[in-house]
Amino acid sequence: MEKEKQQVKAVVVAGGKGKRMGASCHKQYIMLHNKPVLAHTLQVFQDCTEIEEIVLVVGEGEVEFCQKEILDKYQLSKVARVVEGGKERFHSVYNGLVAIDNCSIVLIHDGARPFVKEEIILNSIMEAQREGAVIVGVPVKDTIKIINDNMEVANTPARKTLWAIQTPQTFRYSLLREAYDKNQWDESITDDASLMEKVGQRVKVIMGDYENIKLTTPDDLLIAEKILMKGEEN
Ligand SMILES: Nc1ccn([C@@H]2O[C@H](COP(=O)(O)OP(=O)(O)OP(=O)(O)O)[C@@H](O)[C@H]2O)c(=O)n1
Ligand SMILES: C[C@](O)(CO)[C@H](O)COP(=O)(O)O
Repeated sequence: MEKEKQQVKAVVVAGGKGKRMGASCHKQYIMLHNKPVLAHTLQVFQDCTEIEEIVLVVGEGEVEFCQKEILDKYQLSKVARVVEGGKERFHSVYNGLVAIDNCSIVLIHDGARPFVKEEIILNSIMEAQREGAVIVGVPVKDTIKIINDNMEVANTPARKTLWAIQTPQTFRYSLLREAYDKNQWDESITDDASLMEKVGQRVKVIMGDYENIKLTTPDDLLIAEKILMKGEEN
């Protein structure tokens, strides 16, 4: 018997202010090769056949602007709803989650990560169907130290246990919604997996991609240019 096709939706969060980038506009609207960062990000999800629908979360008062300047202009027809975010990332994710009517698997992705590859999205969906909660990451290359308030080394965790975590973070919708509904949000929750960990849910990590960077500070824009140029040469 043919396996029933699971409904897979994505929440792309782009409701941040990009303070560390310090640009004249929010970083998700910076132009990279004549196209806003957010349009690059959404295009990957638009092109992925497994993604049925996208909910886009934007900053306060940005819904109309995004509809016109991003969705209409770049024909991103899979974006079914655009909602406003909140003060912290987890508020924005929650607003996106409640805007989804029904689905089995949901991917949460940062609008500021435009270089996510389709292969990573597909692997995440496959693993989330099996495991329930799956995040992508890469092994850290540097030695990481825990530093105290006096800028002295407190300790050095074993590098082989340390991974830099990215998005997408992919979950059975019911599990993630349950975790968010428990309302255990505080400033330690910098990603969706932390919330799942807090409510005792096992989270699986799979290999991400070193190019799937989050545009955070101005030096990331130089790296972004290089990645785009490499893509054009291939
Ligand atoms: N209240 C917030 C904060 C962040 N984000 C989104 O979450 C992603 C990752 O957050 P981050 O890189 O920290 O973005 P900003 O909050 O915009 O950056 P900064 O902390 O430098 O202000 C980004 O796509 C950002 O737009 C969001 O939707 N709502
Ligand atoms: C979700 C995330 O992108 C995973 O690396 C990251 O935790 C977001 O953190 P930030 O504090 O919003 O930069």
